[in-house]
Amino acid sequence: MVIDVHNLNFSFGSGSLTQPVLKGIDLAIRKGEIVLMTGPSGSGKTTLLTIIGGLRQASNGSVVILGEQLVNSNEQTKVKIRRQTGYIFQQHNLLKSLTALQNVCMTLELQRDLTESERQYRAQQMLAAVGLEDRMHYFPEALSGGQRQRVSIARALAGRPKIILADEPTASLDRQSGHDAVEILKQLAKELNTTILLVTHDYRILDIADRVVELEDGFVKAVEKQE
Ligand SMILES: Nc1ncnc2c1ncn2[C@@H]1O[C@H](COP(=O)(O)OP(=O)(O)OP(=O)(O)O)[C@@H](O)[C@H]1O
Repeated sequence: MVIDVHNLNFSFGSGSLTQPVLKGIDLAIRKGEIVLMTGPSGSGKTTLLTIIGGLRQASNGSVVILGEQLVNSNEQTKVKIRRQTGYIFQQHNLLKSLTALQNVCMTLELQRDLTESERQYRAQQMLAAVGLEDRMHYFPEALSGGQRQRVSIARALAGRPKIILADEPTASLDRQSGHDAVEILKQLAKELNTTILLVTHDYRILDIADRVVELEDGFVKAVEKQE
């Protein structure tokens, strides 16, 4: 298992203000699997995603990611997981002052084993793979919403992460651009054998999933197998 969560409880606040958000979550995801997580607003989806991505500390239950226990882990362990994870958010979070190519190259700077020209080449390849060969030198402002989200997909995958965590990646896109963006994400992830956990309210993209998990009020309510 790439992601193995067992009996995870998580609360915000303390004392009389304690608000339990995750209540005994069990979730196991295999290598290369694409899992979509849905559920009502406030059900804890983003909280779970940030714990799995090593962005939030959990102190209860078990969260084993790529063989590392994140519950009560030290910063070093969380950094190790973050380095092997690509993140895609609802807003693309691209830097305005950098071109598409520079935005993708920037994330590769963490990979010290690559030379500058290898980084450039890798970033160009990823942008071509998401269909943006002719937009590499454009600044984010000159791109459409769908194109920007494709840049952020290229950026998330360029470092060849083992896991992609995506939080509502199609929320700001129209139906067609949203579907196109996740379809590209799916194809590239399958080629690279990357595991994807994607939070969405967008029922139009459920068809890209190997499996759909539904969270309700802090519980995993249903696990639906796709054909
Ligand atoms: N930093 C925080 N401090 C306190 N409470 C928080 C914090 N972040 C989230 N919460 C609360 O935790 C609950 C779960 O939030 P979370 O963002 O995980 O839900 P979600 O399922 O992702 O919702 P949405 O679909 O609206 O994004 C909500 O009730 C929210 O108010």
